[in-house]
Amino acid sequence: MKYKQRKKALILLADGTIFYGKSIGKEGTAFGEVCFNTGTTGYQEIFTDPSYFGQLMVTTNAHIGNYGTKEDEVESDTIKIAGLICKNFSFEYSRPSADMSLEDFFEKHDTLAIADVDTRALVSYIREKGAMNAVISTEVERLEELKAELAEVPSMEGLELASKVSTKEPYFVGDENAKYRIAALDIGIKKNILRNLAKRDAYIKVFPYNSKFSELEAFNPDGYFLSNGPGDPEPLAEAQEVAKEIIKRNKPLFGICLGHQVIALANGISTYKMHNGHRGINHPVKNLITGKGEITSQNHGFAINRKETETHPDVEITHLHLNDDTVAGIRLKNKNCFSVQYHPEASPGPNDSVYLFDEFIENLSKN
Ligand SMILES: NC(=O)CC[C@H](N)C(=O)O
Repeated sequence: MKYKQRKKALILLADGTIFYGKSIGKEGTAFGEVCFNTGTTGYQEIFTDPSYFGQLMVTTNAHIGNYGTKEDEVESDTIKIAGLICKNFSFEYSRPSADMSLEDFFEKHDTLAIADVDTRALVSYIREKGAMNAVISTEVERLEELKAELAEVPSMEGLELASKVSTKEPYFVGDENAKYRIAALDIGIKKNILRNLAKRDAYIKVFPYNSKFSELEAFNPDGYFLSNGPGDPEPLAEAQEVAKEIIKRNKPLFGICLGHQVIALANGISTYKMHNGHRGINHPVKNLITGKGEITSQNHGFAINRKETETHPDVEITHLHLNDDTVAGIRLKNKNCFSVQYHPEASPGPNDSVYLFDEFIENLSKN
């Protein structure tokens, strides 16, 4: 531990409720929507997942940091969560292959983290009241100002965040001479999705969030991919337009999470903000085509409207979330397009659903 004096810190929720803890190092203030992840492992992948941009993450696992961090276990190049709220923060780590402590990792990425919080009480509270904005701060004496500043933070509903995390310039992943070419729209893409595509003999060109279909098409791809990402899918008009153009031409298309929501919106199915999202690594999903169950990695706060999906003439539900019967996957009838609300690439999480990458690769041959 570098900081002998860990500062008192608070978590102020939008409804005025306050929880207390202590900073782990960096002092200051961070705003965001408070959400919780129930994963017992995989904190580094979670903290660097661009889908979490703008969110204050409460980890329900009692210990965070005990296996340190490792350079190649990131899902993007920086920490993307707005701040961390946890119970026991481990300043020591015991994994021989780790190259940094979590304390140093937060310092390197200049992100606020507070520990010694009664996370069980906090999560019970959010579960009951629903997701809401919050501020975490070591400036505990500025309570009234923090309240006023928090009131100005925009709600996650209606918020476009993909532009904040997307690449500015296109880039390539994989072997140029690979069998398949894939055009991927980066609305917050995780590295492990790219790894999963590249290792299936694909060469991928990754495009900024606001690219036009014609730009993606110019790469002459065998298929298209719409990534995961942060924020509300509804304002992502450009991405929805790209999806419509791909679907119109019946080109192979695969969407994950935010990409799945964009595909639904492109088909006229609405999305809604959930009371609390699904964030963890043990969410049960049923594949309605095979009848098999999958334990999945999930991270979303919005979902697509189930009734509109069921009654849509061109869309079929392929996967259901077994905890609450929300739509977990769809495919378009008579089109080469499917998508899932969860994370088949895992990182972190079980690999039950990686078969979806194989199915997409098979679809590329049907181009
Ligand atoms: N993982 C994701 O792509 C998340 C999608 C979207 N931001 C949501 O919260 O529902």
